[in-house]
Amino acid sequence: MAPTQGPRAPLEFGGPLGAAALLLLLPATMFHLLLAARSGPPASLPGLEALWSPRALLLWLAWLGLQAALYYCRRARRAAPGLTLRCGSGFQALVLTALLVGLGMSAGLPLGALPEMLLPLAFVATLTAFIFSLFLYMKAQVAPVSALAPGGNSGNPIYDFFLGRELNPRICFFDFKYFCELRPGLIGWVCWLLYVGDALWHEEAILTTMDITHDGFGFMLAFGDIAWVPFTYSLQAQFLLHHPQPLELPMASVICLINAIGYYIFRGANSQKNTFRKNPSDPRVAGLETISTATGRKLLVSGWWGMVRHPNYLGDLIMALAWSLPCGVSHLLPYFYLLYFTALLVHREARDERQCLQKYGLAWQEYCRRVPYRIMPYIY
Ligand SMILES: NC(=O)C1=CN([C@@H]2O[C@H](COP(=O)(O)OP(=O)(O)OC[C@H]3O[C@@H](n4cnc5c(N)ncnc54)[C@H](OP(=O)(O)O)[C@@H]3O)[C@@H](O)[C@H]2O)C=CC1
Ligand SMILES: CC(C)CCC[C@@H](C)[C@H]1CC=C2C3=C(CC[C@@]21C)[C@@]1(C)CC[C@H](O)C[C@@H]1CC3
Repeated sequence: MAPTQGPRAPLEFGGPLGAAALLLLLPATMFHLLLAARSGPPASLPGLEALWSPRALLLWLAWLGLQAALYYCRRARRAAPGLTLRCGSGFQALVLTALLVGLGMSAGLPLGALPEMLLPLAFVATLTAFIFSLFLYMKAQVAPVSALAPGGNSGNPIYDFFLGRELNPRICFFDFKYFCELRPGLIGWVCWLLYVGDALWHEEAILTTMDITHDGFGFMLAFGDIAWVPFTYSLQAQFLLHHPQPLELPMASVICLINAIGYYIFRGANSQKNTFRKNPSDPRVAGLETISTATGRKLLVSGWWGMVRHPNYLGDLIMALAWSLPCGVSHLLPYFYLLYFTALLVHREARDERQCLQKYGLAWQEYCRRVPYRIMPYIY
């Protein structure tokens, strides 16, 4: 039995009170947005008959089963130093899923009914997230202390349930966090194909994110991955389904250009850092200026990472704007993603800065002095 307290870190997300509020607020916000996208702000709470559907449950379980099977099969892959993941690649899973869905449709699978099932699907996804997080919480009771995350082991059950106690919970070689972060939710959010395809093509980059290396796996990520991402990140597409908007070619071209600029910055910055972290002598990054740190790792201070301290966030936000613009400017709802994402990235950037200051100390301070802006040059 693991002790209730593992490695300690300062409380985040407003501590136990904040975690309790988010446990209720996140699902409530998701259902509010789903209802508002189809017929405006809901006047009352939906009844159980609108939320519960055995067909939606079956469809959801089939989806999870398919993604788990695609993840489970195939070869052992050396994914990062010291970490071996046995799974089919995420991009292969995306392509196979598309083929299977296409085959299903030509065999008469009524996929046109899917938009009508969004509410009950979101409901079973939320139930799954709660039950799964409970399982993860219990599993952490018997995990060794070395397997616990620094963040989610305060001893307060609500806070720890929300943040997650175990860092990378696995059964045999099935890694729950890695699976959830990239497969059922992300592939379910395929309306932004370029972004989802890009994440799955570069899936190994996920292994160095704070979600995998620092945060435990609890309700926040379980709900975020399997419910929040597919059902709220697709809000613009849901909005357009119920409120079609005219889009002339010149405006469509401007939007495509904004998206292309965002993607260029996002991919350029992420690839530059990933290449540098894998092999600093790679000719594509060898000429960039760096700062040495006491850990032996270096920090880039020129190229994308010399422009602002989070150029990848800037590109991501520009793309988020491009995804909302096709919905016009008559409603605020399609801009929810842009607003939420700005708040998420500002908060995430602050968390990352704290962790980097801890890791790199004086070298990080020097980096902040040389590159004073965080996300947006001359503004923030
Ligand atoms: N759509 C969504 O909901 C979300 C999307 N994202 C996207 O995912 C991607 C990954 O984001 P995220 O994991 O937050 O963070 P980053 O990819 O920005 O990684 C931050 C880490 O990079 C390293 N680093 C920072 N500065 C430098 C530098 N100058 N030189 C070299 N290494 C540096 C540090 O780690 P170390 O030194 O240990 O390598 C730091 O901890 C981003 O593109 C982001 O926009 C993220 C969250 C949500
Ligand atoms: C519900 C809460 C408010 C917060 C939940 C956060 C999660 C939805 C996100 C945390 C980090 C994420 C990342 C991605 C998707 C969203 C979550 C899971 C990506 C996989 C998106 C594609 C990028 O290329 C990589 C991202 C890594 C982090």
